[in-house]
Parts: sequence; structure tokens; C-alpha cells
Amino acid sequence: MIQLKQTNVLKGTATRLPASKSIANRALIINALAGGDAELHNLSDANDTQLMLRLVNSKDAIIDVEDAGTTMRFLTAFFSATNQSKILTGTSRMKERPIGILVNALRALGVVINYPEKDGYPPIEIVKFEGQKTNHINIRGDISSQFISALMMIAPALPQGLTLELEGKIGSRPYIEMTASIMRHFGASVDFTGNKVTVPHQAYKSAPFTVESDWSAASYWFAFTALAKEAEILLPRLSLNSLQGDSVVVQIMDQLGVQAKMENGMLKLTKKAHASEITWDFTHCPDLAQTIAVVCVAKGIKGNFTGLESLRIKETDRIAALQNELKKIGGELIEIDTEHWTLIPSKQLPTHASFATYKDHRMAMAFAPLVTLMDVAVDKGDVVRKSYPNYWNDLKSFQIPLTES
Ligand SMILES: O=C(O)C1=C[C@@H](OP(=O)(O)O)[C@@H](O)[C@H](O)C1
Ligand SMILES: C=C(OP(=O)(O)O)C(=O)O
Repeated sequence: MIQLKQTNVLKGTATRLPASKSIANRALIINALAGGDAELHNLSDANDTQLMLRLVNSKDAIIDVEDAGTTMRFLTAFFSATNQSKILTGTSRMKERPIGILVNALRALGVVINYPEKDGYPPIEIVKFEGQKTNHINIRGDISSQFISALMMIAPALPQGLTLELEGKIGSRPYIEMTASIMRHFGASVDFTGNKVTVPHQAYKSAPFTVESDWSAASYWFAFTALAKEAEILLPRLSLNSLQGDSVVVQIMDQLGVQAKMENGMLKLTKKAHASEITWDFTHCPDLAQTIAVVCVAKGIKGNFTGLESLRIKETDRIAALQNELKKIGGELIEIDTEHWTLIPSKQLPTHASFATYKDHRMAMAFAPLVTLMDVAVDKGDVVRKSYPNYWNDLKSFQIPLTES
């Protein structure tokens, strides 16, 4: 349990803001396919990236990805394309996160894959790649973009290359663009236009690469700024012109009372006036939804949200987790229909609250900024290691009294 004492003036620098695990995990896969000798700078110390770093070269027969979605999906494609027979497994939650769409695509390509436990879910057993059977695959775009990114990254290594036709709604599109962009950095030609991705067979080229800071992690500092009485927070190594779709947090938080400006190479966050209601579609930035929901509830801002569907299959069912925990501060997340949610803000905040985290790093990190308004307890605080291992240390550096028990 992490106990935080109310602190409503925040001034300083989040010096340990991590590098993006999404970017790092792509660079690690592509570098391995390129021969593995590129200099990769600023790799994240996040557990998801540390897992990828270790597992991509592992000679073990059983690969445990723990709770890392990208590591699971990207390695499934990587070990398939490189014809390494492996069993990939993970936490009990990972065994509930779907992988059937990716496995079906790999099977169509010519990979023999079995499900040792439940059809459509990890663990999976990669038996062998029998040779490429097709170079054209139709794939749903609405469950997880990670399946598409995984296939794109191995496509140059496939003898016939690969065309992917994305069907239905495409979610998390910026993550697909990010994949294309990092592939191009490593010398690959990729075309992603409309709903079609085309990647010819080709060799990746080794090239030095530096990972940007993580915009999803930065979102929590926007939340601290939005909720504090006074704030001036500096964030290092962030680029406004980012590969990361979550940099859209600048526009969302502009409506929620945060001004963000580049100053001397750092992003400076200060307070400004805010709207009384916000309408936002999270289809392309699902990882920001928890941060924004907490800020809206605490600041009395009504939310009209769409694009939350994929939240149900992340580290936890994030819709259910938000509904439970927002209630504790007087907020309500109401499902209007399968695509629309209304967020009712709090009329009166409590003086203290204790939050469960559901083994989800983003539950812990999204609720912590409430410390600017009340005493906060966060259960199982070490979940942050997935993406931002130094989160609590960064909070301490802002003089927020913190005890662990
Ligand atoms: O490709 C990536 O790095 C990611 C894609 C998104 O997942 P979905 O595509 O499943 O929405 C996002 O939620 C996840 O944190 C990271
Ligand atoms: C959904 C997330 O990660 P993943 O799907 O890679 O486990 C996340 O970091 O919020």
C-alpha cells in the first residue's frame, strides 16, 4: 500500500519520466530482425521493455511475457517468422487477453500454432513455420492494433512480403503509424494508406535509434497540473512532434485546464481555465482514458466519451475498474450503449480515499494525482513497474509525503 498526504502545490521536474515502452519494444524486434547490432539509446527501464530485451534473444523453450501485451503479440510474430519453436505464456490476466486474430493470420501465413489451454488465448505453442502460403491477409482492426503491428514488423522477413487489409473500425491507428515509421527508420519501405498496409520482402538495415520519452506516462503529470491549486511541472525529453498518438494529451488537457509549452528543451506544464464539459473519442488513445476520467470527475467536468471498447481487454477490465473506483470520489461512468459513455463528475470529494489497482499500472498512476485534493492510498503500488518504475520516486521529488506499507 502506498500512502500519499495531500499536497496542492507542485513545482519541479519529473526527472525519471521513462522512455516509451511501445517505441522501445518495436525497435528491439526490428533490431533483432536486422541482425541485432544497432545502437539503441534510451531504452526504457519499464518491465515490459526489460522483458522484451531479455526474451527476444532467449534460447529457452518457454517464454513468460508476464503481463506485457506488446511483448506477447510482437514475440509471437517474431518467433513464428524466425521459425523458433516456443511456448509463450504469461500472467493469469494475459491468458484472458485475446490473441486468436494474430494466431489465425500467422496460421494462414504457414505457421503451425497450437493452444495448449484455451482456443484463442495464451499460452500458445509455436511449432514451426512451414513456408509462406499467402502474402495477403484480411484482418480485423477493432480488437487490438498490436496484432497488425506484429505482422507488419515481420513482413520484410517473409519471402513474399505481406499486404494486410484492415477490416471494420481501426482502433489505435497511431500505434500502426508508429510501427511503420520505426520500420522506415530501419530502412524498410512500408505503405499504410486507408485500410491497407503493404510491405515488400526486403532487408532491414541496422541504424542507431533513440527512444523518445513516454507520452502516456507524461499524461499523469498533466493530471497533477490540472488538479493542483498551483503547479509548474517540467517534463524532459518529450517531443511535441511525436511518433506517439498519446501526445494528443496536450489537446485534451488544454480543455481540462493545462497549458503545455516547450521551454529550453523541456515541456512546461502550467494551469489555465478549463471547460465544464468535454466530448472525446478515445479510439486512437485508449491509454489516456483513465487519466482523463479521473481529472474530469475531480474537477467537476462532465464527459461524453466514445472509443472505450478496447479498455475491457487491457491489463484489467478498465471500464469496470474505473466504475468501481470513481464511485469512491462521487463520480459515475455510465455505459449509454456499446459505443457511448457519460461521465458524471463528483459533487463533493471526500477528504481521503483508498484505491484498488486491479494489477493495472494505469489505475495506480491515474488515481495518484488526486493527492492534490485529498489524502490517497493506492493498493499494490509496485504495479507501476510495467511502464513507469520510478513513478513513486518522481512523486517524492515533488515533496509529496509518501509512505509504503
Ligand atoms: O502497440 C502498442 O504499443 C500499444 C497499442 C495499444 O493497444 P491496442 O492496439 O490493443 O489498443 C495500447 O493500448 C498499448 O498500451 C500499446
Ligand atoms: C494496454 C497497455 O499495455 P499492453 O497492451 O502492451 O499490455 C498499457 O500499457 O496500457
